[in-house]
Amino acid sequence: MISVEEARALVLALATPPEPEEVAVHDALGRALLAPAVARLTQPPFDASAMDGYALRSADLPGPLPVIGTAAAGVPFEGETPNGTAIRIFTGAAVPPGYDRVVMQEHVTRDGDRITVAESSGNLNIRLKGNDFAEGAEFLPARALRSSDLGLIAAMNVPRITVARRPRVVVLAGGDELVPPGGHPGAGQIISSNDIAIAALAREAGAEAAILPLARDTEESLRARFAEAEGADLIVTIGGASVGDHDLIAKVSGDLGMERSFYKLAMRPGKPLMAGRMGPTAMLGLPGNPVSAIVCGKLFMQPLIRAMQGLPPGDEPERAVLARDLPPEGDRQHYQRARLEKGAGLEVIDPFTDQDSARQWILAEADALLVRPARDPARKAGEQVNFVRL
Ligand SMILES: Nc1nc2c(c(=O)[nH]1)N[C@H]1C(S)=C(S)[C@@H](COP(=O)(O)OP(=O)(O)OC[C@H]3O[C@@H](n4cnc5c(N)ncnc54)[C@H](O)[C@@H]3O)O[C@H]1N2
Ligand code: MOO
Repeated sequence: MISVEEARALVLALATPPEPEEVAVHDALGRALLAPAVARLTQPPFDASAMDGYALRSADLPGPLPVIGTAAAGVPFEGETPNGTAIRIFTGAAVPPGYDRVVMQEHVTRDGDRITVAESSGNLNIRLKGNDFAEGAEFLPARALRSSDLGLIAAMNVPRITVARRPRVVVLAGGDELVPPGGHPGAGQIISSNDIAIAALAREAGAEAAILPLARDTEESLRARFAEAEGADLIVTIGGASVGDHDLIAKVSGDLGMERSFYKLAMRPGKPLMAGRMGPTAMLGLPGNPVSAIVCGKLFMQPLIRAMQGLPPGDEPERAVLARDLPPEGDRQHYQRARLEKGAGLEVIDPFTDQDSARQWILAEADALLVRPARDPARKAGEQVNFVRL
């Protein structure tokens, strides 16, 4: 069986180059910029007051000084600014040439049209022209766009940007035991939940995700569903990946011409994961156990979806301190559901004692996946370990 690292490289190799599309900046949250946003103006476009108060010359402190006019945001003062004068000014207003300081109104006493400065700090309270960014500045972060990025791009006076088209992901879950949420499970049946979680993980990574109707445990049913997925960038199957008589995904995808990158890896949970390509469509076959499917979705599907948008794969491991002693690990890299707590320095990580890959409630209570390499020796409380944040 190949290692998690080898499998991850093979999965990332399935990514085709991102395709550009133009969108309005207000629709670009979470999208991947493909071409830099180029500032169409300098910000601030003029020296701007950072406070409500009075603009004046430092050399004229402390006054008294006559107040010869007013500047408000959007309404500049157009007159002359002789030595020994001040103007009333408000936050965001242009500071007229000549004045080099704004004194907060709280530090000024005013008597009619004259002010005297009672106290002036070292702060000039002027935002110099261009101190945020200059016209022509290029913004191209190597991550999905955050809300603050949208504000920045808008401030650059760039209304439309070029982002990666959202990868189209189709989620195909199946099994005779499954009925959709809200349904009425018969004898031996359960609710299908993995498709919901996997589609949500796909969307979280920037994809457009569709869930196909549940397939039955027959080759015909699976073939029909695969046909419905045509045109997708990525098809993600769930379940039927193992060795049981009803585990048909490997057989059916193989019959349909899937070029397999790998099938099975030294990972727990997630051993029966498969990956490959069916013509232009990448394929991931996730195991059916809910925690296995979700862990594989996070560790393999999300990085693949990000790579399809030209983004870094993400989920770099972090370090934490073990809360308890752990026995030696088996021959698969183990991703243990764990809780994180504040520590003196690094966070403290405490894995749950029950790591059954069907227990979704424990996954919901987990903050992290503690990463135990294959054949890791026994570990003592206080040792440092790797984890992936959930
Ligand atoms: N003889 C062996 N048996 C199993 C092995 C093995 O190596 N030898 N591996 C085990 C491991 S590890 C895993 S993981 C599972 C993976 O099995 P499949 O991918 O074939 O998944 P299924 O058998 O279809 O389902 C497993 C389990 O998950 C439930 N399930 C499936 N789909 C959904 C869904 N959409 N929503 C909620 N729950 C779902 C299903 O009912 C089963 O309980 O195989 C082990 N067996
Ligand atoms: O690997 Mo299975 O994925 O252990 O539950």
